[in-house]
Amino acid sequence: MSSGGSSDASGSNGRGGGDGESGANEFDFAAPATDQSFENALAKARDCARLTVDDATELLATGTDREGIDPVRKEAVLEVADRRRAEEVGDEVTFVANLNNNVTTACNTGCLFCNFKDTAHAFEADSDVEHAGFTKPPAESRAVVEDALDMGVYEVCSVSGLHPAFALNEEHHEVLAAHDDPASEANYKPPEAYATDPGTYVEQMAAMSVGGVHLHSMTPEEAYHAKRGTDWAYESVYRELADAGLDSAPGTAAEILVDEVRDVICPGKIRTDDWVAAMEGAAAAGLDVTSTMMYGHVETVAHRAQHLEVIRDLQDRTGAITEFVPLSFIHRNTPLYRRGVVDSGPSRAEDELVVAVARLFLDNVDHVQASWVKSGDAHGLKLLNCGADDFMGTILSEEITSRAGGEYGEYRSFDDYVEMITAIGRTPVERSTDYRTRRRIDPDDGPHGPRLGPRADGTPMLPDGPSGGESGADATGTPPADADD
Ligand SMILES: C[S@@+](CC[C@H](N)C(=O)[O-])C[C@H]1O[C@@H](n2cnc3c(N)ncnc32)[C@H](O)[C@@H]1O
Ligand SMILES: Nc1c(NC[C@H](O)[C@H](O)[C@H](O)CO)[nH]c(=O)[nH]c1=O
Ligand SMILES: N[C@@H](Cc1ccc(O)cc1)C(=O)O
Ligand code: SF4
Repeated sequence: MSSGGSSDASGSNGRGGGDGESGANEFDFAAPATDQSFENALAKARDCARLTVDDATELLATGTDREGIDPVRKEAVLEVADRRRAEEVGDEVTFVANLNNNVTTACNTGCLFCNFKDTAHAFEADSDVEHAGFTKPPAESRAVVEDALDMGVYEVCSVSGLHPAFALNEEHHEVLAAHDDPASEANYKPPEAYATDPGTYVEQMAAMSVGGVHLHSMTPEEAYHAKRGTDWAYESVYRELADAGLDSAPGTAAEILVDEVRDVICPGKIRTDDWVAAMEGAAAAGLDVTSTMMYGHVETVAHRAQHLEVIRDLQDRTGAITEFVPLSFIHRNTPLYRRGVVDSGPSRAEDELVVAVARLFLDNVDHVQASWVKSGDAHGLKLLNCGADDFMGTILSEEITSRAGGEYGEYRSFDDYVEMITAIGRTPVERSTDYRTRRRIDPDDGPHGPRLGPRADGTPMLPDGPSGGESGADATGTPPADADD
């Protein structure tokens, strides 16, 4: 990174510089100097004063006055953030009984950090291109959610590729088909062109919203896709989706909310203003939203600080953000890495500082998530001592991180959660998606299972299954061939 260089901080910025086809990282410069000093910024954080972008830059860089992450200064930032976490939300660590059900991997947007997608052309009925992707028709989505409800799950998180045959509803299909050249003008091809029809977004929402489950879906990028080629407002699109069963929207597709970074890593995606407009539309439609930042690729610490300001401003206006989720960039199988634009993801020190500074800067967002998917168990637990208070969910199935080269599995049981959280001296708490319903878990009262789901009675989710473990398990809980449990 721009402040990288110490062994603790092999660094996200200032890495790369390879000779790949898309060229070297253009943000390959030292941490930009600010008008603030590290010590002042830390003092403001201690005093609970609202931090500026310059303050956040200083804290993320452990001072722009020196190269690399300073381990002593880093510990000071983490300590202030951990204390703030304890004051604001106490010692509880929450998690949710959820399932990822991603509908399709077909996508032509071409984000250079993403290995989740498969080029949509390969999905066409007359294509003989081999691919490992999938499209689930609405009935299949419903069956997956039904099975999960039986296990006690109460949240389904669904994020998908921008399949060219996806439309909001039948009217949207007609508008898209009326273009002179729908494929090039509106990224649209009719469902008949594909081996599997994904149905409409409304049909997918209705299919997944079954049995009282909370449906968390439709990122700003997906909402844009659901209104492309029209002048519909985000609010009306989200209202229609909510009428079909959508309960809240994931704030992914945020990446880094600074357009000069988006121009490099996701030129095909909506710009920052549009992302914010989509989130405001979701909030105006009465939905809760989450917020994310995918960091540790080409951006500088100053970009991270600017991103945090976009989120804080959005929350000041809407109050709709339930949590902030730092998404540590998984580099291994991605075009950014393969083309030599970056040579790693962020260091652990950077992960810790991002969590800590998010806790300190986002004074209006209650919850900061640590991700075992991105970081594994040990480092995920460490992040819970740097300002985070939520440890994600059971998820049962993971495709984004695993396809990018992540190696921490796809499932954590309630027993895993209780063991890990009590091991760091904190209180395990089962939560609803919106955090409003919470159940403290007595560690001595095992075995543990979800109780907040419509069909949950405390039975462990996969009674005979493996723990997710660092070695991983697949969506059905089947251990990998070399697992020993
Ligand atoms: C894969 S997309 C799916 C939803 C939709 N296509 C979109 O872009 O909003 C969801 C999010 O996954 C995250 N993601 C993708 N690839 C990643 C990677 N290699 N490392 C970390 N996060 C990644 C990005 O933040 C992205 O916005
Ligand atoms: N951080 C990751 C998540 N987080 C999503 C949450 O588990 C949950 O859906 C949200 O908190 C709303 O309650 N999900 C992933 O699949 N991968 C992550 O890295
Ligand atoms: N699915 C996203 C993470 C995510 C999903 C939903 C959220 O609300 C927040 C984060 C990923 O793995 O990268
Ligand atoms: S991040 Fe989303 S929009 Fe971008 S390529 Fe991946 S699936 Fe498509």
